[in-house]
Amino acid sequence: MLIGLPKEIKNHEYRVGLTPASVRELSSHGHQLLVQSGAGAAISLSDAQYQAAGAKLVSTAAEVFATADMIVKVKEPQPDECAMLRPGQILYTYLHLAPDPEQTAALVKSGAVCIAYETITGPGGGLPLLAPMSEVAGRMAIQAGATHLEKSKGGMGILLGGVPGVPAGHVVILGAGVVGTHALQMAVGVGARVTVLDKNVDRLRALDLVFGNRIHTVYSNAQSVEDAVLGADLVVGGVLIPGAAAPKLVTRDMISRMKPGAVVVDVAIDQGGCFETSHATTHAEPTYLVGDVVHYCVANMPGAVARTSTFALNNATISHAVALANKGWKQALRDNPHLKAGLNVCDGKITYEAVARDLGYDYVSADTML
Ligand SMILES: NC(=O)C1=CN([C@@H]2O[C@H](COP(=O)(O)OP(=O)(O)OC[C@H]3O[C@@H](n4cnc5c(N)ncnc54)[C@H](O)[C@@H]3O)[C@@H](O)[C@H]2O)C=CC1
Ligand SMILES: CC(=O)C(=O)O
Ligand SMILES: [Mg+2]
Repeated sequence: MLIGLPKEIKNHEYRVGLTPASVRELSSHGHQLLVQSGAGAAISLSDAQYQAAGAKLVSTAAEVFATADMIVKVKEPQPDECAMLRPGQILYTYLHLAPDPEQTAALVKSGAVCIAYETITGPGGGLPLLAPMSEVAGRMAIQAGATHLEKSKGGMGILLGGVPGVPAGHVVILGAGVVGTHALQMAVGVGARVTVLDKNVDRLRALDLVFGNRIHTVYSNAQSVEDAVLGADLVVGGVLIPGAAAPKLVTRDMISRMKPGAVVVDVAIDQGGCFETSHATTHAEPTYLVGDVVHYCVANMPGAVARTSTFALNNATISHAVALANKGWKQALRDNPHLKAGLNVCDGKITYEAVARDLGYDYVSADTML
């Protein structure tokens, strides 16, 4: 198979879909790799390393899209990239379609076979191709939140860990999944007071076992979310219903009653966000104010630590890339129900139920495409 690797073009996105080691792995299975020159340059993965791993270099994304049987990326295709997709071509990347009707329409129109990293499931449960980026973004959420609590960034001017004689800041984490757990580790690490909410009591039990009385676990409902948010200095949003638009747990009214200078970090923004007041921002302009509350809603947080993130992502994506290339997409999906769960759009149809429901399309099961 001819596999194409374009350079990412989203704002401040420096990750790359395949490392030279991943290119070498695919080459060793007899596949040809077409890499856009400079794809990994921003994180010191040179063209020479890609060539040594077996890739042929081309200078433009257009050349990659025009000939490759499978495109491997990181972020959802931008409008210029959607326009270059062809019927039957495999697109293997994050998509986050439920909050994104324009991208969805473009992928439907393309006729391509679009496999979303974020809905591929794992034999042990969970979402193993989302998990590494959720680990990164969860950890970064506390870093970003702490920075934006500084006065010069619009925050109330507190140090999350406090100092002897002055209380620590209060971090509230919505969702005790991968983002929530990694945010919690960092928040506990800097000495903040931490409250974590989830609807899944087993997730709260797991955190309670590890962190004991250093954290407060709370069952999530409208009342407990409101109580926690109104007392918070920093709120991290990390809830997810796989594939679906994020539930709006924090209303505009709650935001208007938060402490002035409080910060919200809506990690769930790639699925539309869990604060009613959220809209996606970029690393170039990461925050905006709603009243006196700083909103940080960057939809590609791991792009800021692109080298760490690229290696973590490739560890999770390469085995399915090899299966897709070796077997072709139909056989690879027939053989693996977890990979099949990644099929979101195929031959002009929406094949992921939550996406179809949230965006008002007819749902066609992935099985009918095989
Ligand atoms: N902005 C960015 O750069 C990034 C965003 N993300 C996003 O972060 C979000 C979270 O991802 P993960 O932690 O991997 O998901 P996860 O599935 O591990 O955890 C989500 C948690 O939310 C909980 N939840 C669902 N409804 C809830 C409710 N009403 N109240 C409280 N908890 C609720 C679930 O029970 C689950 O424990 C996703 O939207 C993901 O795409 C992930 C990585 C990077
Ligand atoms: C998951 C996601 O949105 C990201 O890594 O950018
Ligand atoms: Mg998007």
